[in-house]
Amino acid sequence: MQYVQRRLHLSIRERRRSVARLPNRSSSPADGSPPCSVTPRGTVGIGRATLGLMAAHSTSPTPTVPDRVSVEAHIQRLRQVLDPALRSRTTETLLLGPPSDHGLQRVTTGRISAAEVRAPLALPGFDNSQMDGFALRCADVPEQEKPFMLPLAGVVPAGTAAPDLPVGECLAVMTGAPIPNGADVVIPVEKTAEGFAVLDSAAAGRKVSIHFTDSTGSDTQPGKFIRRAGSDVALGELILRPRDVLTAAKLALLASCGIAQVEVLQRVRTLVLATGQELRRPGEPLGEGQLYDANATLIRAVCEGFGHTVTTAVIASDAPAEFQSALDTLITQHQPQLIVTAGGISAGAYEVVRQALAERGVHFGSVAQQPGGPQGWGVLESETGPAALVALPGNPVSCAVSLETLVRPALHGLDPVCPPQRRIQVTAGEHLTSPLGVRQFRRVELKTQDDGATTTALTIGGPSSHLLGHLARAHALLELREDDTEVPVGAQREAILL
Ligand SMILES: Nc1nc2c(c(=O)[nH]1)N[C@H]1C(S)=C(S)[C@@H](COP(=O)(O)OP(=O)(O)OC[C@H]3O[C@@H](n4cnc5c(N)ncnc54)[C@H](O)[C@@H]3O)O[C@H]1N2
Ligand code: MOO
Repeated sequence: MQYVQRRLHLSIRERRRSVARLPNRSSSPADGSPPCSVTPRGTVGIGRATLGLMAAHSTSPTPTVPDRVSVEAHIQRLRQVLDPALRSRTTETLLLGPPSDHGLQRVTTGRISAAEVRAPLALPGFDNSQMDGFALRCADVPEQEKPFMLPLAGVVPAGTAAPDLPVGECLAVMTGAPIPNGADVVIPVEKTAEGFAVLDSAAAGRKVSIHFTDSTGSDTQPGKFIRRAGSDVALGELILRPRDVLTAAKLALLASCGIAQVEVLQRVRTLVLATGQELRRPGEPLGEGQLYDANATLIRAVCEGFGHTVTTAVIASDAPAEFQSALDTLITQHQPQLIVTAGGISAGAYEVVRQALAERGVHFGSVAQQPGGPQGWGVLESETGPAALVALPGNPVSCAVSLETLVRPALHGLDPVCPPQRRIQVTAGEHLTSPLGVRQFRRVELKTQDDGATTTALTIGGPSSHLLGHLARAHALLELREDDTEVPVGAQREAILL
């Protein structure tokens, strides 16, 4: 995790002093010292970054909550910004076989195919036995003799070339061994009196016959227990399409066809930025008024579950210029297709993400859901291509809920690797209230009744979006609809499994 915190080292006493000096915002440095680059909350700032921050304050209207859009409408907005960014991914070649000298990485499940693949050989590649047994010609079985007997001409192990079957005789064949030329049926070893015990005698040069115990004639049907060449996959058949998710079975199929390399889409590269000058990284000392960053860890974990390669950074500054410069450096370094920020987007005086990105074409608005009302979305163009920007609210529960209710559905529609939301029907275990016009997601634990048919949802804590401890204990998010002002005990609702 990277950490950007250049403002830092302002003591609490200095902060208190500077709060008292607030009215002097536009004053110039009196001591001729170089301009300080970042303005912390509640301090007098001087210099370029400070002026930028003040300009943002003076030109932007007093923050108001604009009209809220529905959850579904916001998912569509996210798709519009995600689509060009995800499409800009290039492809890479990965290995199916043993590691090569070319330094190629081995392919893993969950990657997305980038090209069409046709079978370069048929599967099975040759007619072979489905059973350990004896191959023979149906026409050699005496019409009236049931059971019957045939002399043994030899043994065919797997991995050898198909021998010719002498007329009137049989050959022992192992599962997967090629069907001898002329044979048209395999009879399993269990259907013989001698079994494979006679193979040693045959190997020693003694003449051996096999007694087939079939008394009905059902064992000697042409083709029985023969796996025909091409019966699974025909030569030239389409075995992989672009955008197919590589499952274990698909990888095994490619390997079966002798394909050593596969062309896949790059993983989505995601840059996660936790913002707010109050943040410290876990493991660091905590000053007064500071708290440990939860969102970088949260978003990383969720986005890795989406199949992304994730880089995280904490930008512990509320100065837009500081944020811009850290963001641009990180974009150049990591070339992300997706940037997820957390915090700094609502109605405060120091909303660093909103102030820094509104002028770069990122939109900010409100979604009719709670937690997770404030949202930002846009595309940042750079030399490295388009990056979708998704700005999430800073409260950790708002952040987590937004990822489940907005980001996951938007990504799932565009990226087959991203797993969909998992929804189940539940019964409200208590009377609940919810604000009109807002879709509320409540943290719940689920109890399945002994009959297994009913799952009851019981809330853990209230709806406030700082209650991360409650979220960590929850099994699901209970969805209360926009018109759900009162939800009686026993009402049926949907819940999103966490
Ligand atoms: N006057 C209004 N105030 C607020 C409104 C509003 O509409 N009018 N919306 C509220 C809602 S709803 C939310 S959600 C938050 C979202 O605010 P921001 O996205 O600007 O987030 P911050 O102010 O930066 O932080 C909110 C809260 O979360 C803590 N935080 C932030 N980042 C982290 C992190 N990485 N790890 C742990 N905790 C974090 C931060 O310290 C704040 O306590 O705004 C409401 N206010
Ligand atoms: O919408 Mo905020 O995300 O409730 O707490």
